[in-house]
Amino acid sequence: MATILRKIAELASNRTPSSTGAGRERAGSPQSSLGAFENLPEDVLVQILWLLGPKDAMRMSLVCKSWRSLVSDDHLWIAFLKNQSRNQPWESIFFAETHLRFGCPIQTLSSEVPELSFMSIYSQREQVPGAVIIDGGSGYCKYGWSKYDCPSGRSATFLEFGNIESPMHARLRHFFATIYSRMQVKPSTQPIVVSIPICHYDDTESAKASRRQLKEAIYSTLFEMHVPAVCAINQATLSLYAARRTSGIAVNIGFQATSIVPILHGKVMRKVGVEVTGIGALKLTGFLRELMQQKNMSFESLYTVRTLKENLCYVAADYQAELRRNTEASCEVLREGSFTLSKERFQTGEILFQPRMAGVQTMGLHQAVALCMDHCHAAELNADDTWFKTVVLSGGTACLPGLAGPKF
Ligand SMILES: Nc1ncnc2c1ncn2[C@@H]1O[C@H](COP(=O)(O)OP(=O)(O)OP(=O)(O)O)[C@@H](O)[C@H]1O
Repeated sequence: MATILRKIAELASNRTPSSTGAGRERAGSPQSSLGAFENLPEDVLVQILWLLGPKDAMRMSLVCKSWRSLVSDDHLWIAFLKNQSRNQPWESIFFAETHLRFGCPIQTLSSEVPELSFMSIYSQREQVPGAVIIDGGSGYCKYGWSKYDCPSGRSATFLEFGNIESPMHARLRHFFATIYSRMQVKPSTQPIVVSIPICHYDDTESAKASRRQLKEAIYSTLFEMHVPAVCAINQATLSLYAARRTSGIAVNIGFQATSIVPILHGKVMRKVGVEVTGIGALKLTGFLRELMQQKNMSFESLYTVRTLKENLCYVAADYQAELRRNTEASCEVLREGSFTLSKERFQTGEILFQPRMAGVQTMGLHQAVALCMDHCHAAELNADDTWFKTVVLSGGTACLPGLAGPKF
């Protein structure tokens, strides 16, 4: 500390008052009580705080109003935040904050430039090293901790909780309570991120209203359970954030269907158009089952087929060339023994691009993404016409080797 101060004092004494702003009345501190530091220029004082680091800066803010006002400088905390999350672009931190809501009294942060105190954002992030994440998928739900790469468990989706007549609120409560109990965590101790499946593609008022209703129901249920902070966000936007982007095209290969969602600055561009193809994970499993049945292979259940899909299947870069190669490979399934697949290994994933192979009349994934890009280009939403050239794949099926790039 002494060395830092000596260096700073040397720096300050070499500056001319006009160039430094020294003696300028500091915002919010008409009667400054910075003592001996009063003679130092403001930018030098902020530099000292920066060198001291966030913990000491926070302590300094407790000294008096003048120090508090100086320490609250947003630029200082933006710099600390950037330093805290070195691998994360600043705009993704910023957008993540605009989706957060805090418990009682309920506050919504504006989606415009929010009036955030970056000092409080920093301390909230410090206090909470991780969050509970619930991916409310349409097939089944996955839950876990943000600090781990994989989910820690699965459950049915909230629609399957309660009976068909149960009100949404009751189902949600039962659903969240079950997950908290399985994770052995008290709701009041952890913030939560909930992903909502993109199930309404249109931009009609009624679709917007039902999306809003679901979000409100999630917030009120969780706040009633005393969860301190909630971020409920659609799957597509969340997958883009997870890839540390705020603009791009999110391709979510879901359970029943695949959605291609253009997102600009964290907002789904429904007006540009969300493309949907009728091929999802379930179709791939069903198609592999058919291929296996055609080969007279016997298996116990769809679970066996899914296991083979997850362990042996891939996407070929050149389908025709792959047909000429020897692609035989085997996999052991617990209690059922060994299974060998050959062409089926890449024919299964090929239905994403040639849905007709599975008897489905829909666009191929590549055509749907190209169409979405054409719409983004035509919409001229941004001076920078490269935003939609980032394509992020999500959903379990996106793990198929070769889908994101060459397999070998
Ligand atoms: N490594 C893998 N290779 C291929 N498929 C996989 C792999 N891992 C998981 N899957 C498949 O992903 C599917 C589940 O996908 P996901 O968990 O994304 O669905 P979901 O979240 O319920 O769907 P939705 O996005 O519609 O809500 C299953 O059919 C599973 O077999």
